Amino acid sequence: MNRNTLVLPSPAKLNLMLHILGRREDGYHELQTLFQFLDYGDEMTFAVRDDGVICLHTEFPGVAHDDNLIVKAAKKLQAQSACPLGIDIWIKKVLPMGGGIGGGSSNAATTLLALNHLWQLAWDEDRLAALGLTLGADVPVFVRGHAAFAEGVGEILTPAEPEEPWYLVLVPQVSVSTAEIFSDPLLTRDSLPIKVRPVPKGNSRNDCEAVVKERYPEVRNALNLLGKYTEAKLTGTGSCIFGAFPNEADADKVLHLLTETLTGFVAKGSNVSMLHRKLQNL
Ligand SMILES: C[C@@](CO)(OP(=O)(O)O)[C@H](O)COP(=O)(O)OP(=O)(O)OC[C@H]1O[C@@H](n2ccc(N)nc2=O)[C@H](O)[C@@H]1O
Ligand SMILES: Nc1ncnc2c1ncn2[C@@H]1O[C@H](COP(=O)(O)OP(=O)(O)O)[C@@H](O)[C@H]1O
Repeated sequence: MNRNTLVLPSPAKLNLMLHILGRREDGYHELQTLFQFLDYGDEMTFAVRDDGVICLHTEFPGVAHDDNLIVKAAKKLQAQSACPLGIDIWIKKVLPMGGGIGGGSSNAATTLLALNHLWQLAWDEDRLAALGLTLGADVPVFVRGHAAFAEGVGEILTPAEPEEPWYLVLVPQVSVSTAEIFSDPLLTRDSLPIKVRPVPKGNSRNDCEAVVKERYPEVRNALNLLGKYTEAKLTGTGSCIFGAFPNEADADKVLHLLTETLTGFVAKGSNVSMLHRKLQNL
């Protein structure tokens, strides 16, 4: 592989808890959430072009080329850095879309970090995270690459060190729109702010869960099934459900028991994203 090409992972995240404190005037919600990464995700390949063209070669069903967060991230970085170079991008997409495991945001962050490296921009993490926030509320945590307690709309990050168990993640075959859940009148928006750090045990609920369960029977079913083996929770606004296990074998065992009716995967929780572990070794 030459200096102008890079292959990088684009990991998933989980929201280990998610509390909604209120709604701002612009419609966005004030949150408190704990992000952790999974050692599981997409694989992205980048190759520099001299002609300034930005081209994503992999087609996404239902997402036009220029609407893809990968392309949006590349174009914004190119414009703001006045870089004359372009990029060819390919992706092996593994992460479900609209699953609450942050695939789109992660792809955008991997793109920003890859291009910063290949185009030799030398932007610092703060600047990349600020650009990332203009693409989506979850992009900054993927840019920074460390598990974090997030506040505001998700952009005020404090590094965190939750336990790193193995997770079984169930993927109900529905895509949940984040905007739809946040605009539901039945969503509770009155959780009291947690002021103690680290977040005390017993605060692991996800305030979106009741509304998502009501709207999506597939999600309710997955929560009930996994809940027979371990505490089962929704990540983000869903649709994915996860539960923690002490080791990989125990998580695999339950996955096999459930695969007749559901799809899912097993992955290790990680406080340093696999993207950053790879970047450190370049
Ligand atoms: C709530 C989380 C938790 O991780 O859900 P998931 O998307 O991962 O499920 C995220 O912060 C989502 O982040 P992201 O998916 O990047 O959201 P954005 O594109 O910025 O926003 C999508 C829409 O959700 C609503 N939204 C999003 C974030 C927020 N704090 N308050 C909101 O009300 C807004 O209506 C916005 O138009
Ligand atoms: N590179 C991308 N990967 C996934 N989804 C993308 C991407 N670019 C744009 N999108 C759009 O963003 C939506 C949310 O995607 P995603 O980030 O995977 O979900 P979530 O925020 O629920 O984890 C998708 O349904 C899709 O329309």
